Amino acid sequence: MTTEEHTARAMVEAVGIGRDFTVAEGRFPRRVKRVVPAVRSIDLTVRPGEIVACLGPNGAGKSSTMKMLTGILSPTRGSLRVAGLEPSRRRTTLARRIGVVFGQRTGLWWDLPLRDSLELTRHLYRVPAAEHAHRYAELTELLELGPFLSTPVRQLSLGQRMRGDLTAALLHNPRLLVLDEPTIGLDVVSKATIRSFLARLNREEGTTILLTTHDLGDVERLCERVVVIDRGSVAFDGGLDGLRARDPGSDIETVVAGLYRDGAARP
Ligand SMILES: Nc1ncnc2c1ncn2[C@@H]1O[C@H](COP(=O)(O)OP(=O)(O)OP(=O)(O)O)[C@@H](O)[C@H]1O
Repeated sequence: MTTEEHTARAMVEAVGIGRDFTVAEGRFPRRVKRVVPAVRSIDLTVRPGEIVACLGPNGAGKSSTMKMLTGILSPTRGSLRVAGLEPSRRRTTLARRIGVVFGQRTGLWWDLPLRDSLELTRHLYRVPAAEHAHRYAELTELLELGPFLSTPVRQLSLGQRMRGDLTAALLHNPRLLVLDEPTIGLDVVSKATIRSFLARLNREEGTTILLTTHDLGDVERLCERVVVIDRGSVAFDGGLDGLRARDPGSDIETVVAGLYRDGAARP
């Protein structure tokens, strides 16, 4: 399938996806196994060019959902296609079509200078050298990584590392970027750099972005569409305006907190 053909379709098409985990409880010898639904049932369609933020309280199932979308976890139920592929069956091919960053972990090589880590990424994604040189120069400039290219990843600050991870995720020019908490732990300046970079990427290259966050600043500055996940199901899916309209007298934080509290407010 050509790039044009799969960008014409939805980037993400999830229908009723869910994931159960089997956990052992109690003390030996009375340990019993219990099936826990981390994600009950999620319907989500993301169209090319959208920026969608996924919010939800701790343990709601956001990361598990992102792991299903990127092929790290296979769904227990439901049907899922991402960039035209079934993620858990076509993980390697999917990796060449999407970029992924999990904010709590790095995809870079801890002991290598950032430059070498990015060079290794090029080999992993089989990006031709000339294409890589151009993209590498562009991304490292936009993300202000020049002074840190010789620094081992372990010595980078969280903000520098996050910018390095974003560069690694974008070197192969994916049409979809999946970010799990990309601004976690960052200071206001680093957050602003990353937000304006993502907005530009979406505006100028049309990259589709799906991100999870607890930071409503990410939502207000970047996204027109918000999906709230609560206890493994979608509690709200709509525009920022629709979210505000739920309680016009309150700020967005209060509206979102209300959704988490009663989990109720299903559309
Ligand atoms: N490997 C696992 N084994 C058992 N339970 C798990 C596993 N991974 C996640 N869970 C459980 O699934 C539920 C959803 O977790 P998940 O990490 O997807 O939530 P989240 O919305 O990303 O939370 P947070 O905002 O705190 O990162 C939680 O109750 C969690 O304990």
